Amino acid sequence: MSKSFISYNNIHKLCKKGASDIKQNGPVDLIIAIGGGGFIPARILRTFLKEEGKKNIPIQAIGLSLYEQMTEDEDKIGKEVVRTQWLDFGNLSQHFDSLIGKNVLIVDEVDDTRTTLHYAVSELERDVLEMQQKLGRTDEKTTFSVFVLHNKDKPKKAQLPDEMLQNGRYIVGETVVDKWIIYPWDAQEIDEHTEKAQEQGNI
Ligand SMILES: O=P(O)(O)OC[C@H]1O[C@H](OP(=O)(O)OP(=O)(O)O)[C@H](O)[C@@H]1O
Repeated sequence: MSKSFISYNNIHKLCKKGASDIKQNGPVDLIIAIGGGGFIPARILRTFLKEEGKKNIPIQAIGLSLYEQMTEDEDKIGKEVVRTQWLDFGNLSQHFDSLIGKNVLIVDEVDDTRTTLHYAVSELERDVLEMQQKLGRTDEKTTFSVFVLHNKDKPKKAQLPDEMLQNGRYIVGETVVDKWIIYPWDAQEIDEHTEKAQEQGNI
């Protein structure tokens, strides 16, 4: 599979473009970065989403990793999402006792088979519902949006809620063909990497 090299500049610009779309849905209360690939885009996005005179938007991290797993059909290898880290409101508890009633933005670098995003959204929605029922706050609306730098144009193995897709709450920096994307944080030689990205017009 051919490789597509992405530069830090390219990522910064995709975040800037994404942020203007994200803002159409109102102010974001909390960013949830899916690690590791979502960390750097989440931090850049925060720069563009910050509202004047307001505090920085908090970023929480969740750790999700895809592991290969044999399925019942032994010829096929499925992928299982493993949760390595989850939300911790800790010192934020004064403002964030939970996600209830918040406008939450989930960030990852790439939507490949959509397995990871599906897992993140459905688990977070389940957490919120459980908490709402526990606290008797079922009348408050929590909104989840998703931002990815790249969406690979390919058949997906899992879905996102229709409501999210139809209401402009799935936001993509760029939709790309199904190529192997090489992000700059994986580069051993960043100058060479950036040159290759420039040659491909990914600047
Ligand atoms: O759409 P999907 O098929 O689910 O693939 C996308 C996910 O795969 C990568 O994660 P990975 O588990 O490789 O970990 P990393 O983010 O730590 O590199 C990437 O960061 C996304 O989270």
